[in-house]
Amino acid sequence: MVRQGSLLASRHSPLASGPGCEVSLVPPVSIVRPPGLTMRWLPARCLLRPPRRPLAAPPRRRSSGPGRRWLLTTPIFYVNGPPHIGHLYSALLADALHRHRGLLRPGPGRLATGTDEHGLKIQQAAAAAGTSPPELCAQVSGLFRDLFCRAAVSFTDFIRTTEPRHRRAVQCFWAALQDRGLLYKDFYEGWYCTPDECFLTQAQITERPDAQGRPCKVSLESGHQVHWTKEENYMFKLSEFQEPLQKWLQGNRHVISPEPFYQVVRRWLEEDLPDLSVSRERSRLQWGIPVPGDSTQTIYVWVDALVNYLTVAGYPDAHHAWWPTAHHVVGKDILKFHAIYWPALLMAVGLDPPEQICVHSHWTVHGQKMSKSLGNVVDPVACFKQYTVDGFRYFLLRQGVPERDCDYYEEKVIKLVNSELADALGGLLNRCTASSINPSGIYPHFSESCFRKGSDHVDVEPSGRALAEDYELVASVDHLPLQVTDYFEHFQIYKALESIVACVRQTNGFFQRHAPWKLCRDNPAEKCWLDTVLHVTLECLRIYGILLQPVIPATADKLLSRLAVKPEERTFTDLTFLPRYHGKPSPFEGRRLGPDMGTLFPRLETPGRRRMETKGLRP
Ligand SMILES: Nc1ncnc2c1ncn2[C@@H]1O[C@H](COP(=O)(O)OP(=O)(O)OP(=O)(O)O)[C@@H](O)[C@H]1O
Repeated sequence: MVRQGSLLASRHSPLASGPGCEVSLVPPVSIVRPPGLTMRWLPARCLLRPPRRPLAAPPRRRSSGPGRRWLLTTPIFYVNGPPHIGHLYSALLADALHRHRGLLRPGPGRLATGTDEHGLKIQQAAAAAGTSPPELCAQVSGLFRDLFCRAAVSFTDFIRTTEPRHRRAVQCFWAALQDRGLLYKDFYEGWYCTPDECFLTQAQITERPDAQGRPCKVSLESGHQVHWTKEENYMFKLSEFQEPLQKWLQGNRHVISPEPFYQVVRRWLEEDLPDLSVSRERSRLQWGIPVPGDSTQTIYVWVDALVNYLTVAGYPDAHHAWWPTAHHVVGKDILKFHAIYWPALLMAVGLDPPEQICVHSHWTVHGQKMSKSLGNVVDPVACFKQYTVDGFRYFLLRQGVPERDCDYYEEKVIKLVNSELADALGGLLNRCTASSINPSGIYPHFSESCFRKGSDHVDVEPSGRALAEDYELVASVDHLPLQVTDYFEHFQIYKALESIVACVRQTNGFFQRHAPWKLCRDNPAEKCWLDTVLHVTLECLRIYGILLQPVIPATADKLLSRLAVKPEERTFTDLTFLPRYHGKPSPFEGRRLGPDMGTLFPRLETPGRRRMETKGLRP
């Protein structure tokens, strides 16, 4: 009997660039079930079994609110090569969301990351390197961990799929699927790409000459050779979950963001949803978790990898406090795994799907996805050395737009970071705290008579010195925290940064307009206005410092310390802007500013300029 089934797609997914049109499900390939084959239901030697629940679309849950738990996750990263800036980008997005939530509400919240360590590629890479898979995994996993520590990613959990706790969770998960009758054994036949560990359809392969000039079939996407393969696998009854998945998405628009990716998944679910191959023959894949009770099969690496989120939550014993508070940050290349297979697998074992899936696009090099396999990668550690940790964090989060791919090049980093961090933000702090302009070194007083309260400048008494644009500034900064939070909640961190920068520029305009360096301190009226201009500027900077903590934690700390804002005064409950303007006392007025008068953010130099200077040439 020949059936149609689906396969877990490659790690090299068909998503090339931009959401929407280029995203497609891997079409089905044929499965041959030999006559007389009986399905074997093998007793799983596994452990705890979660309670049975009927297949149904789970209730919709709110993704935010005061005092709610969250379990933010990055993808776990495959250890077939050292990390590049694409991996760092995923981790930074999750880190910024996690930090932002921590400032917004007490939590409790967690941020989990880690490494995906099983599979044929690792088995082969270890053999080629003359080492063992465990040694190779430990080494590369360490590189990811070190990178995230260096990048100030505030992870609370780091999971490795080779850990015993994970093996137990995966085997228990498998047993739960089997108990519910959702797995069956079947024969698969198709083009198999060993390096990519997946079957490919006819449409995904092409013919190219090999090294000897003989024609051979290769994967269109990765270029790796494929072989016609027939093997017996376990299949997951994914097709039974088409309707529950559709219901889950209906009326739950924010579960996948940004919106274009939600639409992509909805379109996928309108197509045929065939069953899924979820194991590989052990004779081909030994470096993986064995199927419980069947020594001939290894659990497919993607099922193994996805269950990591449950392992972190404490599955199978103690996950109830943390599941389903999961918010997954993933690259669009693995959207299908997270938005279709993973929710279906969860529903299958009676668990709710994740609360939210935040999807981002790719960093590209000359239009091509940066990837370990292609080798066109940029080393994040070298970037930290060149642009500083905060400079590079800022660049990736400010420049990366989840809906669109972004081409990476060095000049862009230098230009953006210099203009926004060194000049606009750092320059403003420097100007308003300079001893020439604020010799006493204190947070100056605000004068209501100079800056009269009024929602409209037309109402302002002639004695006030504030201008229409100054009231616009106050309105913008007043509104900024809400705007920033809204952007974060909608996974548009780049827009949050854009609006902060717009306010920083507005503040520079305010400072420039009133030229406090021209005001005379010896004249009481002038001094009153001078102090007010400085007070307003410092208040603006205080708000920017608090809001920037999730993105540039070290620089924000430096800025807030210079403004004498204590660590316990840096949460989002401290975001009341310019309380004196609103007739309330300010805890900062009259406080001595912090002692560190150094540059907030040093200007970066272009490599060309550095080289010329080294040779004694004038740029
Ligand atoms: N170029 C990229 N831009 C943005 N994110 C990326 C990029 N490459 C990888 N990621 C992130 O890392 C996750 C895992 O990627 P993976 O380990 O497959 O990286 P890769 O370099 O594409 O590896 P390979 O070449 O082996 O497929 C992605 O889902 C995504 O979250």
